[in-house]
Amino acid sequence: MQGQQQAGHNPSPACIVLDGPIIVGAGPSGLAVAATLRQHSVPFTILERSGDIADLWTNRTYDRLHLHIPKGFCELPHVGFPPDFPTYPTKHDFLRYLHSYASRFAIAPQLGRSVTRAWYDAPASLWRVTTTSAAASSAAATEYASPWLVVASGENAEVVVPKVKGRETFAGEALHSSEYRSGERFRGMRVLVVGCGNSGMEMCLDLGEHGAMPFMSVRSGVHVLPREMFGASTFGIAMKLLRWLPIQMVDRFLLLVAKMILGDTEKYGLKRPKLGPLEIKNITGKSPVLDVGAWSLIKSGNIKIVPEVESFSGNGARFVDGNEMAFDAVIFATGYRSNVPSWLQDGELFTDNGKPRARCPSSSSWSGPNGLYCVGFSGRGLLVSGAEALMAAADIAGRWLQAPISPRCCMHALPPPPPPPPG
Ligand SMILES: Cc1cc2nc3c(=O)[nH]c(=O)nc-3n(C[C@H](O)[C@H](O)[C@H](O)COP(=O)(O)OP(=O)(O)OC[C@H]3O[C@@H](n4cnc5c(N)ncnc54)[C@H](O)[C@@H]3O)c2cc1C
Ligand SMILES: NC(=O)C1=CN([C@@H]2O[C@H](COP(=O)(O)OP(=O)(O)OC[C@H]3O[C@@H](n4cnc5c(N)ncnc54)[C@H](OP(=O)(O)O)[C@@H]3O)[C@@H](O)[C@H]2O)C=CC1
Ligand SMILES: O=C(O)C(=O)Cc1c[nH]c2ccccc12
Repeated sequence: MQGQQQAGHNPSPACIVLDGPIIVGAGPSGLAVAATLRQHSVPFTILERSGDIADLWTNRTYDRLHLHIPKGFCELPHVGFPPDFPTYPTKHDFLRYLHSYASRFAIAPQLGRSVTRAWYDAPASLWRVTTTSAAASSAAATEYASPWLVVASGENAEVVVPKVKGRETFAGEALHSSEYRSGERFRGMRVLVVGCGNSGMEMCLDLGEHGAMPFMSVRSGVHVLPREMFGASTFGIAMKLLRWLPIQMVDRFLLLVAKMILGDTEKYGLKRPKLGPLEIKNITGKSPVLDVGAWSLIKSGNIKIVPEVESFSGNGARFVDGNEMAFDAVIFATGYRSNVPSWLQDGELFTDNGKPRARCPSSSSWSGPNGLYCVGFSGRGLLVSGAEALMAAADIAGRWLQAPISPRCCMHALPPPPPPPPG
């Protein structure tokens, strides 16, 4: 494939020095970087741990998922959604779009390649990236090297499941929201959903609609907003108002209208955070819930709000208020984290819990330290990831044009890596 580097057939251990950047992850962010590099005629290699592109959307989301902000805010650079897509495309629509995007830009990632380590080899001025392969035939580690490394492995790479006392003693089924597909098989069951983010809320709705009895455990509360107000998307209205008004004022407006439409959510056990919905998203990354129907089931009592779980027992849970209840199943809708700290030996760009310290590479420039870039960690959705991809790819293209090197296979040509740091 023209411009797309292939790993070639190298006996292991091998180190393949690449002419263009290495991109970790073939989700929307990685694809957007690749498409833009393609437009700049810069070759690239994408390393993707799963067997296909967009693993989150393909394998780790529930059936009824739609984009919950309008399609115009979720398009990747260069190609819009087809005009016949609904305002809130389904996950299947979105996946169709991503596959056609990948083929349009001839993006063929190295699939089944999980990045386990990346470090900067200063004497060689190269990022050295170790991958393991899921395929039994190529179980050996392969090493890739490039002057540029783009981290696009996502904010949702690993699941977060809290260590609650007695969790392993619970006899019913326990799963994370990424493993939930539909409420179908929970019909007639008492299901505890831990967490009240967008996943927890929509799973409760789905369970309720499939004849299960959903209970939603709430720890610190959340902002619930109607997905639409005055016939337009709440998100779109907020983005327009932000052009003219300070964020606190937009938040006050959103909360006023939310109260008019939904009533007082606190009366039903959903405490609102002190910071407003947009401000808290900006500062902490905590997403407001854009309601797609759960709220009316909460009001009608078909979804019951319960407090934070204190411990689990064989047949149920004890809550922090001392009450105990029996459940048939527990779903942890407790969110995600990135996995970058487990493989990127950098220490500068990311905190230990996997969030970038500042906009990557820095607040003033897209020239990362030593050619390191990260895309898709803003906590502000697909549109911002796309904008980051444009900037990162343009920056890399400028550097690539100045210092092209030819791809070569360098078995043992580079010195062996230093041992990983203790711990
Ligand atoms: C249920 C759900 C719904 C969402 N809905 C929206 C929405 O409507 N609008 C919106 O803007 N955002 C939404 N988001 C946010 C989501 O982050 C983005 O939609 C989008 O998936 C981000 O793309 P990404 O490429 O940055 O990350 P991801 O989609 O997570 O892609 C990262 C890729 O990197 C791969 N990877 C991870 N670690 C490694 C490794 N070590 N080695 C190799 N490959 C690796 C993964 O397998 C994955 O394919 C949603 C998130 C969730 C969980
Ligand atoms: N249709 C769409 O577009 C959808 C979009 N999304 C997006 O995906 C991302 C992830 O969403 P989601 O999966 O809901 O995760 P979130 O991180 O948004 O929510 C996690 C929830 O779990 C709770 N929680 C976490 N740890 C614990 C704990 N130890 N004990 C009790 N409760 C805990 C949190 O409570 P606390 O606040 O107290 O920490 C919070 O209520 C978000 O950006 C979201 O907007 C998700 C679903 C659908
Ligand atoms: O689903 C998410 O959390 C998103 O990333 C989309 C998004 C970005 N900024 C927001 C502000 C309010 C609600 C959703 C989002």
